[in-house]
Parts: sequence; structure tokens; C-alpha cells
Amino acid sequence: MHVVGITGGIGSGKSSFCHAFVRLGITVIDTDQLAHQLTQASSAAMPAIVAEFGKSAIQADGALNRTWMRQHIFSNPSGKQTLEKILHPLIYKMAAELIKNEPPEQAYCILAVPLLFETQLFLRLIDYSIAIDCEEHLQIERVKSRSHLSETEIRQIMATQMSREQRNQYADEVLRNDGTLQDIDAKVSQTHDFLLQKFKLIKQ
Ligand SMILES: CC(C)(COP(=O)(O)OP(=O)(O)OC[C@H]1O[C@@H](n2cnc3c(N)ncnc32)[C@H](O)[C@@H]1O)[C@@H](O)C(=O)NCCC(=O)NCCS
Ligand SMILES: Nc1ncnc2c1ncn2[C@@H]1O[C@H](COP(=O)(O)OP(=O)(O)OP(=O)(O)O)[C@@H](O)[C@H]1O
Repeated sequence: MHVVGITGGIGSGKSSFCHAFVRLGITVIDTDQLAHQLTQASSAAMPAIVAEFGKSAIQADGALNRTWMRQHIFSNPSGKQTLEKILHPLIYKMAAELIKNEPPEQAYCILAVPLLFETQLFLRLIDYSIAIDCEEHLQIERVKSRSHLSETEIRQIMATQMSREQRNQYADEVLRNDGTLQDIDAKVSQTHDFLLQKFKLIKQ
């Protein structure tokens, strides 16, 4: 199974591009979603999270308190490292298993990883990388209109991620997301055709 990694900074449009791939019938495995699953009540990561961060890291229902954790790790590099040390190996294992279980007749699948180049771990799973990129002010505007995060909080998260320039340099391909949501389908359709050809699965 060929695996295409999709990455990008916060609010760059990773999920929007992934949704367009899903509309073309491509499976998307999203590491943010795997992290959510792993931090539900009684899920695999919770015992280690409580042991490291204490009771304030969990809600009354036993799931991760995401607001507390977000505020904690993005202002505290060692806390971020501790959380990643717990979650990344578990996310990796789940992603590898899901890839293994993909039907072999599929041309390729997508693995969405915000920290693809920062962690390097997930690079082992992919054959090709795509960075979604837009101007920083668009990232901030879009995240602000989607969530309750302030500009200061968004900038704090961005500061922990790789710069756009560096990420775009590492990626095999950069897809720009400065246009409208409607532009995304056409870009994804073109990239899909290229990937089918690249992986030599176009039926003649
Ligand atoms: C800190 C948490 C609880 C905040 O949850 P919240 O629901 O507010 O955000 P969500 O999960 O939707 O993430 C939104 C975006 O934040 C950024 N982000 C998430 N984790 C990280 C991280 N460790 N470092 C830098 N940026 C990150 C990404 O751009 C991501 O797309 C959550 O992001 C988390 O569990 N992060 C650790 C897991 C991780 O490293 N995920 C990335 C997999 S490579
Ligand atoms: N081209 C666009 N025009 C207008 N809005 C957009 C565009 N692309 C994405 N958005 C909106 O911006 C927000 C962020 O996009 P999206 O969730 O796809 O980014 P992301 O990279 O997955 O974000 P995160 O890093 O926070 O997970 C969403 O509300 C989405 O609908």
C-alpha cells in the first residue's frame, strides 16, 4: 500500500484537503483523530497521562481535558515533550495497523500528520509527502473563525511548529490554500491523477 503523508501548520487546511481526497474514495487516516481516540475515557493513553500530569488533566467523565492540556503544553516545552512521548508511539502503532489493513487494490491512502517533519517518526510510514500551505494571516483568521482560540494562543501553537518555509522545503509537493474552499477539489483532483500515475495504477 502506497501512503501519502499530508502535513501543514495549524489551520493551513489539512482536514479540508483530506475531505476532498475522501470524496474521491481515498482512505484518510488522521493522526489528530487517533490522538482523540487514545484520550477518551479508559483509552490506552489515559493511565500514563494521569500518572504524568495528575488529575487536572482529566475531565469528570475520565476523558482528557483538552483545554487544560492545550494550555499546559503549548506554554511548557517539557510538558509537550512528555505528552508526545506518551501519544506518538501509540498513534504510530494504530496508524501502521490501519495502513496494513487497507485493501491492497486501493491505489494509495493518506496519512494526515501535523508534525510529519518535526517528529520524523511518521516519515517511516509514507512514500510521498504533501504540505498544505497558506499565508500565516489566513491560518490565524481561519482558526479564529472555527474555534474559540485567541490570536495569541494560535501564535503560541504555531511557534512550536516548523516554519512554513522549512516545511515546504522538505515536502515532495506543496499545495497552496490561499483561495476559496471551492478551489480545493480541483487541486486535489489534479494531485490524485498525478498520484495514480506515480504509483502506476492507472488502468490503460
Ligand atoms: C494538545 C491537545 C490535547 C489539544 O487538543 P485540541 O482539541 O485543542 O486540538 P487538536 O487535537 O484538534 O489539534 C489541532 C492542531 O493543533 C496542532 N497540534 C496538535 N498537537 C500538537 C503538538 N504536539 N505540537 C504542535 N502542534 C500540535 C496541530 O496543528 C493540530 O492540527 C491535542 O492537540 C493533542 O493531544 N496533541 C498531542 C498529540 C499530537 O502530537 N498530535 C499530532 C500528531 S503528529
Ligand atoms: N480555502 C479556504 N477558504 C476558506 N476557509 C477555509 C479554507 N480552507 C480551510 N478553511 C477553513 O479554515 C478552518 C481550518 O481548516 P482545516 O480544519 O482544514 O485546517 P487544519 O490544517 O486541518 O487545521 P488544524 O491544524 O487546526 O487541525 C476550517 O474551518 C476550514 O473550513
